[in-house]
Amino acid sequence: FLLPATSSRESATALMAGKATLDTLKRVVLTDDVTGHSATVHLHGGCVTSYKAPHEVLGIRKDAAFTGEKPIAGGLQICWPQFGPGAIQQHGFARNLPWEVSAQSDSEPEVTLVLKESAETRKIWDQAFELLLTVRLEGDYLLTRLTAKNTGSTPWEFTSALHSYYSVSDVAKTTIIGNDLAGRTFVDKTQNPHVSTPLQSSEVGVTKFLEGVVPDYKGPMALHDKAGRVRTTVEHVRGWSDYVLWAPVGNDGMGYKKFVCLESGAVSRPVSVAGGSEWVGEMKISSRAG
Ligand SMILES: O=P(O)(O)OC[C@H]1O[C@H](O)[C@H](O)[C@@H](O)[C@@H]1O
Repeated sequence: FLLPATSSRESATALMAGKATLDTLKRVVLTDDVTGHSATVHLHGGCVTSYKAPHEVLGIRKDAAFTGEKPIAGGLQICWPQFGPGAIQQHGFARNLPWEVSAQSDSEPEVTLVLKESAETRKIWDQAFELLLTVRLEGDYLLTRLTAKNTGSTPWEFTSALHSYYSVSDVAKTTIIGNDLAGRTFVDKTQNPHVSTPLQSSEVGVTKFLEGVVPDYKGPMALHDKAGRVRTTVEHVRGWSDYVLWAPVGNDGMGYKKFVCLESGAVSRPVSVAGGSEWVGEMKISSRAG
């Protein structure tokens, strides 16, 4: 779980200022002096690569690269406008392009990044759009808001996920919990063709390669890292309709023992956005000892 080090001067300045700071490695650090929480958002892919509450909540894959040549494999990765597999590149282009800072508060630990249509995106997906990501430290949680704006006049469709990697001490001793998850449909994507089955329990263990979707379920869902004694809760506030579960158990190259993906998704059916309108997906994460 390596993150390029921020210089101590920059992080000290950010901490003292208690606000967003854009550093030389093209990332924004948010800090909250009251809670001691902080978050890092890389402009490459608009990826939230760290949320310290104050323990690190997010996971970074062992094979992640911070070179800008490929998507950062970890944190809250933005899959848009296609979760996939599908017509364009796996998980879409948003996670692999440089975003810009659109708005930054002087007094609040909040930042908004934007990705705008360009000749490059038009080549892949010929649509008019603006994608905004707001990240905010708010009390005991981290809030993210993804806004997909149709800046043209004809409707388009997308699928999306916040491909969220959460750090765990030991995947084998981690469970995924949803209050009323038992009986809900789970689309098991490890089977070919995919198999839809009702979940037997509200607590799902991660004992083997896991890949699937719980469609039309708002949660909240929690990850219970029993070895680390941490419980991380993900709540869908608006927009996100599904949860995607992914844990590549056995893949040492990715460092599978140390993360579980519990992804906020709009993947089970395409979302349609009319010309001039927008879709908003909001989710929040909290993490505490437990
Ligand atoms: O390695 P990536 O392209 O980031 O994808 C990692 C994984 O993401 C998901 O959650 C998909 O369901 C998987 O099929 C995919 O293998």
